Amino acid sequence: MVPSFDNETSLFNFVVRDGNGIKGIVDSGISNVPQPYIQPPAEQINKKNASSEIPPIDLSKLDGPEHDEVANQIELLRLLDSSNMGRVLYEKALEWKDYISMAYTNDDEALQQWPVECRDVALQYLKTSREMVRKLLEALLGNLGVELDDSKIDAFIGKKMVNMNFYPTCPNLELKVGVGRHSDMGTLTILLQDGIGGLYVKVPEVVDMEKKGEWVEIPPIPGALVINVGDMLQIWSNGRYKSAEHRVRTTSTKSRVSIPIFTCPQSTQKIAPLPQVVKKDGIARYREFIFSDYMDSFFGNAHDDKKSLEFAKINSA
Ligand SMILES: O=C(O)CCC(=O)C(=O)O
Ligand SMILES: [Fe+2]
Repeated sequence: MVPSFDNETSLFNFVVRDGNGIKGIVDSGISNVPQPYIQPPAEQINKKNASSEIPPIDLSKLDGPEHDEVANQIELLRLLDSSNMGRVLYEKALEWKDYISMAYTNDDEALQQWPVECRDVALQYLKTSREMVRKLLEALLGNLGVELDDSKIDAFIGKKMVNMNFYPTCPNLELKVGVGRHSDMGTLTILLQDGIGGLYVKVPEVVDMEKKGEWVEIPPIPGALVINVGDMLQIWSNGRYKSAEHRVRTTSTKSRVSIPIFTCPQSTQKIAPLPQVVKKDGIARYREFIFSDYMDSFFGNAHDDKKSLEFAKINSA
C-alpha cells in the first residue's frame, strides 16, 4: 500500500525510522552492503586515477564586457556535459541514495503537494535559479546562432523538477556503490552539491583533450553550481553539445547531499535538431520525436555509454 505523507514526520518515519530507505538500512546496523546495491567491478570508480582540472565559470560575467569570452567557456562545456528524472529501473545496481523528486507545474500546486519540510526552500531555490538558467540557455543557443525569446523558452525548459538526494555513508565498501553512470535526459540540470565530493564526469572519447575517455572528479567549490547539459540539448544542437555521462561515488565516512534542478521540455513537445544548426551542418544527426517517447525509452534501458541517445540517432548521419 502506498503510504500517505500528510504530516511533518510521516515521510521521515517511512524512509528512515521504518527502514524503507537506505538511511534506514544503514541505521539498522548492517555490516555488509546488500548485493543489489554493489556496482559490478568494471563500473567501480578508481579514485586514485580520477582527477580534476575543470575550472569553474563565472556566469555573472555574461552581463559584462567579458560576455564573449565566458560564452566561449560555456561552449567548452559541450565537451563535458549532460537529466535523469527518476532513473530507478534497469540499472546494473540499485542506487545507494534516498531522494525525493518534486515536479513543478505552478506555485500553488507545489505548496500543496511538496513535502512540508522542504517545499519553501525548494521553491525559493527553483525561482532563484530561473534567471540564471535563462541566461545560460540564451548563451548556449546564441553560440548556435539561435535567438531565445519568451515565446520559445517553454519549448526548451517548460518542465522543471527539484530533487533532493541524500547519500548515506556506506558501511564497508568505499567506492563500490553510489549512482551508476548516466546522462541526464532533459535540457539543463543545475546541481548544488555539499562539500563532500564524489561526483565524476566522463571526458568523451571523441574530443581532443588530455583525459579523454577518463572519469574526472567535479570537486565541490563553495558558491559554485554544476551545470549539466542534458540529452535534449545534445539533440537540439545536432550533437555539438554533448550530454556528459556522470556518476556518484559514496564513502564509508561521510554522507552527502546534492540538490539538482532538472529542466526539460513538456512531455508532448516535438523535438528535433534546430533547423539553423542542421542548415550549417548540412545534415540532421537525430530524427524528430515526441519527448514522452524519449522518456519511455530512457527509463526502459540501462545507461551505458549514453545509449539513451540511440533512440533518436539517425545512423547514416
Ligand atoms: O548527486 C549528484 O551529484 C548527481 C546526482 C545525479 O546525477 C542525478 O540525480 O541525476
Ligand atoms: Fe544525473
